[in-house]
Amino acid sequence: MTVKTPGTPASKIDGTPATSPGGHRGKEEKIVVTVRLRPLNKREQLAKDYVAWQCVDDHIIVYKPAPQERAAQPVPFTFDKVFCPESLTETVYDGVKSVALSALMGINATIFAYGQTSSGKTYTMRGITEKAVNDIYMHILNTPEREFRIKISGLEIYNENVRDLLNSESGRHLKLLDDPEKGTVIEKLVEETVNDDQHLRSLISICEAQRQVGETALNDTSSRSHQIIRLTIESTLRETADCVRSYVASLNFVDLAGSERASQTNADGARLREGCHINLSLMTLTTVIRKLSVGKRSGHIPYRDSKLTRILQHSLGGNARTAIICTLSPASTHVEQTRNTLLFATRAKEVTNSAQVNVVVSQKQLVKHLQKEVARLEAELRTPDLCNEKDYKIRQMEMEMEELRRQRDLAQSEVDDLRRKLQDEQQPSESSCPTAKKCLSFSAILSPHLDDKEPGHLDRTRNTMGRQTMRQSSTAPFTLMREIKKLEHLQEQLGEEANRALEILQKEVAYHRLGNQDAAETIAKLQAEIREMRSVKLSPKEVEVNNAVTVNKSVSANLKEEITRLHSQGSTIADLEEQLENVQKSIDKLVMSLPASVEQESNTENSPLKSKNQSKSQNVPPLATINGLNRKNFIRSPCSPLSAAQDVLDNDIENRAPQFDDAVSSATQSVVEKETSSKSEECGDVSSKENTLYRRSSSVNMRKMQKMFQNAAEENVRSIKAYVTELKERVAKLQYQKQLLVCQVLELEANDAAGYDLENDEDIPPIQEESPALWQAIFREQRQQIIELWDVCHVSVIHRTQFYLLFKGDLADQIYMEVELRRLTWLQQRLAEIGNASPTRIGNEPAISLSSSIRALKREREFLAKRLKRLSEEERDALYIKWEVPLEGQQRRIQFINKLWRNPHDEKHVKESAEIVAKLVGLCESGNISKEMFELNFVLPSDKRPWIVGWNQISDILHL
Ligand SMILES: Nc1ncnc2c1ncn2[C@@H]1O[C@H](COP(=O)(O)OP(=O)(O)OP(=O)(O)O)[C@@H](O)[C@H]1O
Repeated sequence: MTVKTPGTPASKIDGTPATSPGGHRGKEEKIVVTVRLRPLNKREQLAKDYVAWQCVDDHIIVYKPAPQERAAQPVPFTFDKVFCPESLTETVYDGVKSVALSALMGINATIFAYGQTSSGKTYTMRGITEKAVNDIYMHILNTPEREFRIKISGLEIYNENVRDLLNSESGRHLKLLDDPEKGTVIEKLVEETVNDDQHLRSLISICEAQRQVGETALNDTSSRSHQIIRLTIESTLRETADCVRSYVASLNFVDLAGSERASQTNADGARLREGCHINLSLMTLTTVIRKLSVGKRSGHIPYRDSKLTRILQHSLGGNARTAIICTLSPASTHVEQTRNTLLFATRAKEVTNSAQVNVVVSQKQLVKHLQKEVARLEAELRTPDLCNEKDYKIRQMEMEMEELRRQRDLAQSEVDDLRRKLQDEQQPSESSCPTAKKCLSFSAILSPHLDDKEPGHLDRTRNTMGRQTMRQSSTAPFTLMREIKKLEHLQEQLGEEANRALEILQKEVAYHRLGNQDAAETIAKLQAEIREMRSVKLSPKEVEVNNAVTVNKSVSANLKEEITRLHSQGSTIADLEEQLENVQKSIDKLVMSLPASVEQESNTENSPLKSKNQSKSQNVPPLATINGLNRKNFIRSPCSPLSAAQDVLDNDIENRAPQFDDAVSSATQSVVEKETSSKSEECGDVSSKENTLYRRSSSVNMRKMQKMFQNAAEENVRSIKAYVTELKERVAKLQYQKQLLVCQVLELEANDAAGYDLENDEDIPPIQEESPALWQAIFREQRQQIIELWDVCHVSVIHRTQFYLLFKGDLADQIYMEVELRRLTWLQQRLAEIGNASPTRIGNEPAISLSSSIRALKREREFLAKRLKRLSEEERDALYIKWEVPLEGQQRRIQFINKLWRNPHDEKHVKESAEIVAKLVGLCESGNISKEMFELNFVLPSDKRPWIVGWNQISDILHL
């Protein structure tokens, strides 16, 4: 299955076109951030620790200084929800429930727990997962109209390696792949289909049991890895024509490993190495959150710097709803860590996600659906009942035509008779005319269906007619002529009408015969096209995946090969386009033929007040109109002088006597119209007036059949149209990707020609001249990153001080900042790779490892502590007070020095630390600090050596 919106969970692709309704932009929403303060644990109680935080209300938490502390008014932290130590996990779940259940509606959702080690992340996430599972199954139970499919996968990131928690036997480390549509995909991650809630719970337990856990000084069962349990929830409406569309979304439960200080966890060996990896990836997470919190214009977001942020990319500022539960230890010994967690939470509040409903169109289901439709239509065509019914209909129409012909001939002969009689009358002996007069008078009034109805009325009418005839017999031949002319005219009209009706009926018959044939042909063609589409359906996917892989390769040889491959692909894409064009034509044909009748029908039906003449002027009236013509009227009383007008009357006047007088006629008509309209109003039936104009055919089945056929065809056309549009989009995308690749190759060739080797240099962005204002923003951003990296990599605090005081945002500092950032990024990665393993020397450069860096930093702090003697006692005491070092305590100097450069997120703290260190090592006085000492040692990255900047000079200054 494929979903257009990125970040959907499925790791398998079945080459399906997909859509996402309502455009491509999702709903913007801030991350939901809640904090949970746990109670003091046994260890903390035994150590007589005290609670240093207070939940002021449901939203605010504040530091509660110890009575003896002389601290300024503490700053309150505000969040979506704050849970006090007494809060139950159920209550905590209520704060994130809506986010979790979004996954049932096709919206990706992520809930993660962040916090210091032993602060209660695992405790909280277990409860949250359990409660979400309950709610999910409750929802499924209450939504019988939808069919749900749930899959689960579990992974952990341990020492920056991804492990499958549902298939841990293999001991494999899973690779992360980049999918152009779905973003980061975990290769070969097992996804189990869930049978029911019990099954789901047992699979979650397996994941938890497989997770890396170890004992530290702070937590007997400390989670040493980040765990992600992912549920993929897909749902489809059970009984609907639209069954090919489903919602699909992932719900991630993320239990992060806790940030920790080696000094507090007493970690060494494997634990220290784990802690290092944990801190590094959490550091990247913090950077990502910080950058996202600044807003969209904060530039590059380093998702790729850790596997955790890569996997969670869409939950951080992307297509997902996200909730973070920050867990806190209340103990005073962890105040700094807790404050850091609160700072993280504060930044996270500012991150905006843009979640949207993921709608999936399954290609398999679509083809199945189309096949079913085709089969249904074929069956309909084959059904003898329906065919018989059609034949019967056709026979009936032919009989009607026959009858009309007879009526027309009759009318014609009457006209001839009249002509003849008229000629006779015009002859001198008028006495021989009574027969003609009599005949004339009766020809006008004799209507077969009036014979046995309403005798009284009929007699009256005959008397009137008799009187009129008497009058006529005494009138001049001139009057008679006029009467005959009038009759002739009416007969002519009737003849025309009859001819038109014949024509219509003929067309209808032809239409029926042809219509079936046409539909059958189209269906056959569609079937063939579906078959063809199925045979080529994998092509686009293959092309896309290959392209994606190729894009990632930067080796020129591969790209050159790619050009050749692309040329061959050109024909595949062209073939696909041709296929689509063919399908489009078929659809157009169907649209032209079938829905046209519907349209005409609706036009007619929607215009009940259309005049009769208007409806007559249509060349081929719709089937319904043909059936609805007041056929009875002109069949039964072809000779009636009112026949032309009478077909606007409904059944109520069908059996009344024909009227001769114009005034009487129009009066009758208006009465009838009145009756009809009032009747319509009474019934509240909007279409009842149209019934008077175009009486519906008695053939209900015929209409039903037409309707069925049209509905089925329309439905087919709609599905296929959507499918074709999707395919077209994909083809366009392929073309675009192809162009991109070609550009890449051209660029590469140009570089080759210029003699550059960009192979190892692919992620070095060009250093550009920035505008001063922009540079200031970038500078601040980069400096913050550098400060955080110094902390993570345990860089010398003297180096930090020098660098911090030297580079204050001159345009000329640009290159130094860039180099320092690169050097530290390299160092961070290097430390993550080697961890605490024995360092290896590279050339003449000093060996680097995490433990050696920590040791070096420790020595440096001891050196600085000694240097404190250079200050007067008053100066020292003032510093101790300011930095909250007990005046009477032992080892005050080292305690004080250990507080410097500890909080990379606090700008004031960083500035003051730098000033103190500078003072202690005499950087300011001697003026022996220059930018040049940070000599830029550019080494080709391919040498794989660190970019050593300024380290030797520090040792020189300090004579270490
Ligand atoms: N809200 C709470 N109420 C009661 N006990 C709690 C609470 N939160 C945590 N605990 C207890 O504290 C201990 C540590 O919790 P937990 O293992 O969940 O911490 P953690 O943050 O996951 O730690 P780590 O990062 O080291 O894995 C556990 O024994 C747990 O039962």
